Amino acid sequence: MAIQWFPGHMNKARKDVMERLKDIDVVIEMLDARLPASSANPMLARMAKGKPRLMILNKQDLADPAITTQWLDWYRAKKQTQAIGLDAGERAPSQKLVAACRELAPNRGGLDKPLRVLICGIPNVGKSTLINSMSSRKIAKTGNMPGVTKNEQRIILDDDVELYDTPGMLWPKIEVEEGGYNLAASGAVGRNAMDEEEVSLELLKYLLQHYVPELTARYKLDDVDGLQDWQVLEMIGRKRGAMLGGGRVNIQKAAEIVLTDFRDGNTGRITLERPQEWVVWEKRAKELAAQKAAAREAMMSEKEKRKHTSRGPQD
Ligand SMILES: Nc1nc2c(ncn2[C@@H]2O[C@H](COP(=O)(O)OP(=O)(O)OP(=O)(O)O)[C@@H](O)[C@H]2O)c(=O)[nH]1
Repeated sequence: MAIQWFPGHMNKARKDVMERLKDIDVVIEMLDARLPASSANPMLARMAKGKPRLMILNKQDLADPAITTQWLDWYRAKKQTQAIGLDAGERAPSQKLVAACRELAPNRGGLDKPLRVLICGIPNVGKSTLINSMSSRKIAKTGNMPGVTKNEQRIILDDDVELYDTPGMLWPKIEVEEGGYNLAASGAVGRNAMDEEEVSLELLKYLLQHYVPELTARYKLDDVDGLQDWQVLEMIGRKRGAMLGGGRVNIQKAAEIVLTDFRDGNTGRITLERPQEWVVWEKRAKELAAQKAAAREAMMSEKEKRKHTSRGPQD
């Protein structure tokens, strides 16, 4: 079963963001460096069309540095978008942000026309942490700028650079199955929308493909060559003493261990998607969606035909 997670209020969030975008010079989209593609929001890309965009690959301290470099290059080359890696807790993230934003909108700034930056990102990606780590700077409640709710934050990053928090929440529509699992593994999906055992098995499958040394080191496993994800999950359960009566492994507990370790960075610096992989997954998801749509259409026209035949000729 693929992950389905699409909380409500999306239309309101979309309208709020559209309104806010009118006064914005640069749009920052904050992504999770461990899953840059699935933590992105294609709707935001469409809404912010024409505006300079900066992608922040956050939580880079948890991600595989070599793959973060691949993603940064990919964004710059393929999407022609400025991209930087960041750890939201680092001491002076605003310097990096301001420099990147100024580069993107060189004609803005100055006392009479501040450079206005909007920061967006899915829940749990690290927006609050970033904003808090910049809070030694002046944080002001927004004034009466059109489209800006009074209780939303405006952060003065520099004399003439203002950062605005997203109004509402934008959530990506999960179209790529692997992306859904990656969002779930990262902890961005509500617990009741996922099956932890299934998500941990998908995670282990990926680790077996790309991160065997990290996996074996973390759980002191001797050899996982040729093993399936579920066999490794059982081994982990045994190693960690997650047992039920009768010598059976408590799979739910083992799954939780695997997920928590990944989320906390205990398994190592791991990234769950690579640019080239994502292109393949996305293509397959589109083909699958097209096949489903065609099958649905065929079924509908078959139904129509039957309805028509059962009514008999009209005259
Ligand atoms: N290791 C690491 N953890 C981070 C980083 N940024 C944020 N976190 C952690 O990620 C979790 C979520 O961060 P938040 O700042 O609350 O995320 P948010 O985007 O504001 O989440 P919402 O309030 O749900 O929208 C927290 O436990 C943070 O400590 C980072 O760069 N590195």
